[in-house]
Amino acid sequence: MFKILKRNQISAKGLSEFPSERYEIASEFSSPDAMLIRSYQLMPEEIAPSLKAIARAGAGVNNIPVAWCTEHGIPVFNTPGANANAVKELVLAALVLTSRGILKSIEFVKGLQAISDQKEMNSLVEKEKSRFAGQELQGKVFGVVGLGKIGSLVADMGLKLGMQVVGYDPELSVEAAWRLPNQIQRMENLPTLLSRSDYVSLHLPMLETTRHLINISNIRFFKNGARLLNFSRGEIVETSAVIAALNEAKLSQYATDFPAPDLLGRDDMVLMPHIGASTTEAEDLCAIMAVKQLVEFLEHGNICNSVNFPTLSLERNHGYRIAVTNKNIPKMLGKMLAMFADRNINVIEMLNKSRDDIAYNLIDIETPATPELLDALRGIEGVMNVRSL
Ligand SMILES: NC(=O)c1ccc[n+]([C@@H]2O[C@H](COP(=O)([O-])OP(=O)(O)OC[C@H]3O[C@@H](n4cnc5c(N)ncnc54)[C@H](O)[C@@H]3O)[C@@H](O)[C@H]2O)c1
Ligand SMILES: O=C(O)[C@H](O)COP(=O)(O)O
Repeated sequence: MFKILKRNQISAKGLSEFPSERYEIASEFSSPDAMLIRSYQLMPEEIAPSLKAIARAGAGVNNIPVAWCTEHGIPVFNTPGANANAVKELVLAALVLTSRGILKSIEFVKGLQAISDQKEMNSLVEKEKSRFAGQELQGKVFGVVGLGKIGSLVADMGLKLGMQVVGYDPELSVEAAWRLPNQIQRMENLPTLLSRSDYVSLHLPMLETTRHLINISNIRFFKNGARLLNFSRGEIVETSAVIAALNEAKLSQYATDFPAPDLLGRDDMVLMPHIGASTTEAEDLCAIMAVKQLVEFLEHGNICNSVNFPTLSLERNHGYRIAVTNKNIPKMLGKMLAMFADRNINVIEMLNKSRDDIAYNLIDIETPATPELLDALRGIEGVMNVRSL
């Protein structure tokens, strides 16, 4: 039985994708085979030596010690795009909430409970409504920073709302570029995007290079009265810079899914408790994708949507499979193949792929792998782990 250690609330629909005859799922295991998590802050010291993989049912992996996992030969998976629509729809809400006095107007109406006369209520409503007036999205410039799975949907939504969309993504993949509508104008740098936009929405991962991407030095590039939306990660925006910009009316509103103590209690903030991916559809989709990827890896060694391992898939036709992870250094393949040759073992098919410091191999052989062969492979310097599947 494979033991899956679960953290966070994971959709039951997703968990049901684990074949129940071969998988046990629990929130405590002494020797788990894999972990399935969402935003749980995972520390290296919690990772058991038995762990073979970690799947994040979601996009952001900044809660996982990915570099540590790579050093220890553990692939980390995520589920690109599975919650993108959910975030896009919440960004739509934030665009509207930062444009119109909706939240304050709802509070105002809630405060009218003492009035029982309809005429009196009508007259008060008509007298006060001008306090909650706002602006429309149509015709405004919408700057989208990060044009991946979420940013591309958000940018497309902006176009459909009649906005003029500008985008900035210095790391844009070719595949992501193909998905973008051609009406999106690409900006050469962040200051240009900030200076052109009435609304700016951030859709990029939290990395050391993106921490405080919006900071005290570049916040001056925003248009006066612009709105900033952050549904990526709190650390991407320097809180003190946003507060200063709001105080000086440089920014008129800040909407974020990542509240911080300093942000509370202001009318120019729309704060939400990290609910971007909290829809039934996104939770199901993320969990289903994460579980399928784990099953493929645990049972067949195939890798899809890993953030630190190469993508690799070998059809399972016949023979016996061995999966080997090794350091990406010279002569490894030769040393491994010599182990098979020395034992007269026929290799039917094999795939080898590397990514940065890691190389990963799937080797299908004609006869069952003996414990002696597996130990010999493990004994090669630079081999990180060996599994017989
Ligand atoms: N609020 C939520 O609940 C919620 C839900 C899902 C994702 N997220 C956050 O959104 C992020 C993006 O998710 P995604 O699915 O679109 O990921 P993605 O990987 O598909 O897209 C991220 C994009 O950011 C770009 N990028 C990287 N560095 C950049 C930089 N310095 N400037 C501009 N662009 C840069 C990348 O090239 C990529 O195109 C996640 O990493 C996560 O932190 C939040
Ligand atoms: O990166 C993500 O996918 C989101 O931040 C969602 O996080 P959650 O799974 O904890 O809701």
